[in-house]
Amino acid sequence: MDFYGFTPRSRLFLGTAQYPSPAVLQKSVEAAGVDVVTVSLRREAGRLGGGQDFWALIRSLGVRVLPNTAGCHSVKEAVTTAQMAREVFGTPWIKLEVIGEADTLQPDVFGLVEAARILCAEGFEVFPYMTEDLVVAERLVEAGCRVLMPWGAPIGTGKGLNNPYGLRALRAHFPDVPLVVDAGIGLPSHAAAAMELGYDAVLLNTAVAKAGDPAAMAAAFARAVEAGRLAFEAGPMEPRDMAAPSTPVLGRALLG
Ligand SMILES: CC(=O)[C@@H](O)[C@H](O)COP(=O)(O)O
Repeated sequence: MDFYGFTPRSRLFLGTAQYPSPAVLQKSVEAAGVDVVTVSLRREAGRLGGGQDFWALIRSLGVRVLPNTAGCHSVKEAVTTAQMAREVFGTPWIKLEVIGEADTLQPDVFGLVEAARILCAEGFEVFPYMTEDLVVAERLVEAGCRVLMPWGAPIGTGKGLNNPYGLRALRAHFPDVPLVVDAGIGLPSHAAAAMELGYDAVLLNTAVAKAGDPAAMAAAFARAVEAGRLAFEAGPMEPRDMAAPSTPVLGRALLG
């Protein structure tokens, strides 16, 4: 599995927003053992001092940065933010979010495909935050995306995998495209479930940042992602409707 030529050791990608303090963010990244963190350029650029301390902290983590266009609601905004991110972080990677609806933060898939086409043509390596729609996925691949990131559930809800059927179909349809479940993960068991479906990685933020003990939760997620992957590779049994004794009885016990 590689993401535009980069093979991370950890299949967990972590967001960097909403932590109680920079120190807790740092401890969480270390506890998770992640190689990739995502950073919102718009959110951080708006902070006092242009977020310089924040950038310095992120750089000091020694991990690969996946800048994102969180908070962008139009193609123009997302493209401009991506161009700024490339300047700031010196990376062609961009997690592309074009939000289409305020209540669910659902991606505007039409704008997403348009923005992806523009950015891929400009040499960006695009990680599109999308719904699990197969047709949208096809269009994004045609646009030049070599990674797809369907949502598990709306951002920040912690609901887990809203549509396992759709996620399974996407996996089956794109066996060779790296797939990452992004957003809506609330518990380590949700992350494990995504990995058991054969997803290549999981990206999450709120579930760790808002946990009572973010660093401990980050460690729990790291283990769940590893366990889910291991289970997928081990080849899970097929579920069945009829009971089947797991300890077949040979002969009869002689009583009395
Ligand atoms: C940080 C980031 O990129 C989020 O937009 C992402 O989608 C994670 O969502 P959760 O906060 O629901 O994990």
